[in-house]
Amino acid sequence: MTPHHLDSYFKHVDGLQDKFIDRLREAVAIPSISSEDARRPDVVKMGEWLAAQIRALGGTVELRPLGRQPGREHLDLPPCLLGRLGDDPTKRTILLYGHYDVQPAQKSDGWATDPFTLSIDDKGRMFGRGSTDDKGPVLGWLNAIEAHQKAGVELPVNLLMCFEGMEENGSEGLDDTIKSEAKGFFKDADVVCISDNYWLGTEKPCLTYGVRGCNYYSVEISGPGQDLHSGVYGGLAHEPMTDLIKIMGSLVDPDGKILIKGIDELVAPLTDAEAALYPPIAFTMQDLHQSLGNEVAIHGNKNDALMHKMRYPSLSLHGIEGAFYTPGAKTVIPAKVIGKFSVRTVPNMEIDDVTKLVHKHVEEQFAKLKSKNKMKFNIVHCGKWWVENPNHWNYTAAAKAVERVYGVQPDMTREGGSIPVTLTFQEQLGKNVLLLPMGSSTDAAHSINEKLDKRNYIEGTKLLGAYLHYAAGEPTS
Ligand SMILES: C[C@H](N)C(=O)N[C@@H](Cc1c[nH]cn1)C(=O)O
Ligand SMILES: [Zn+2]
Ligand SMILES: [Zn+2]
Repeated sequence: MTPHHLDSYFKHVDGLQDKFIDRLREAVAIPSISSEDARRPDVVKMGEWLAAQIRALGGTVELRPLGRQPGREHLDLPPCLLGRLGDDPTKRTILLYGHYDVQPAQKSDGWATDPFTLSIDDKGRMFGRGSTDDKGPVLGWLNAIEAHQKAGVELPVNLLMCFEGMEENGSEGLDDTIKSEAKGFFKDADVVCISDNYWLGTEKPCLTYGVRGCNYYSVEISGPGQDLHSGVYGGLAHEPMTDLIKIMGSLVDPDGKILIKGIDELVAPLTDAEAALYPPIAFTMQDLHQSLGNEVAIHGNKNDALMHKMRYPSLSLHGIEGAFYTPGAKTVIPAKVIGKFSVRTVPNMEIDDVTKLVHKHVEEQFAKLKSKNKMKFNIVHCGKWWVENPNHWNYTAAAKAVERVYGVQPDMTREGGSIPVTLTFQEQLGKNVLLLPMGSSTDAAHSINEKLDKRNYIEGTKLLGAYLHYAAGEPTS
């Protein structure tokens, strides 16, 4: 590979950008929300659309059924897309992972534009659900393949692809496929590359060598046989919502401190060597405030903020099913409410140890209430944290690609979010896993007005393609 070849590839990426944006527009228009039963056909449609795109680029694709969704047996899990492009035994093989499902979104949540219509403003911000998480990055790989083909530049590696449709729901069903195919479909993979997280700020790219885990729970409180009139029955009955609010309020304090006994003891102590990793990272409190959308940071300095994102656990309260939440003043006592919360876990927290402590805490808190209602504690899904060795050629290749495209050395980060399969790939395939993000800290993944900047999409496509060349091990002077 000569610089000339990469230059030609880059030029074709620039020339094809309108087509690449149209590709993203088509993808965003399919509301592939994995957590909503009614949207399951759209998730399947999205997998089929992606398969057709890959086949049109010359790849072979299988949409592998994953069976019924555990606990919701009336639903089929969306298929896992297993794709391949290239079969040259003299080339390295890179396994790409991404997801084609998205978080829920409704215009009424507060979106400025329709979430499933890609809307581009005069700053080049491309708004739409899934634009940054994770449709833009997944399409970045397809764009890279297409720009190579149009430039007449041979792909320097074989590609394996694993794109799933349940990532936003704990990657249900995927672990078994990875285990059973570790010596089958995945056997040729030399390394794994995933583009599904974000830079720390808006200017400097990063390589990511860890994610936090996510243990997701629900607490169901029920009692009255039906919803009640609060004037007629208020003060006469134990109210499920009152019980639930007490329990939810006992989990975490407003400073983010987890109030469950024993959790802190599970966290790996901070060593001097690790503490020294945070100060050199290019990140400011201003970056944080910009991505938060307001000055609501808990921690007053950059290093504490970084550590609480990357290496300490957190507990977040997500919502209450069954609660009265629409505008107006309905005087109802809800008969059954389900509170949802999750713990982001870090080394050395084991899934089952955390669950035992959380369950015990919830039972104790409920017992203290002496309520006549019923309480049910449920595990919704759990995925463990992952940390990788960044001193591997996979990371060196990505760092060179960042330098080539962006002219800077990337920061080395750990992601606060979770990608459950990172650990499964590492353990089952025994291969190095790299996270190579495309989007920036202001993209608002999972939030209203999610976006991907045109610059990140197009330069990110260049980055993914350049990474393949450096990962191929070719001379790159
Ligand atoms: C970082 C990645 N793009 C992402 O958003 N992951 C989700 C995955 C998830 C959902 N439930 C549990 N894990 C996340 O971190 O919330
Ligand atoms: Zn994602
Ligand atoms: Zn996500």
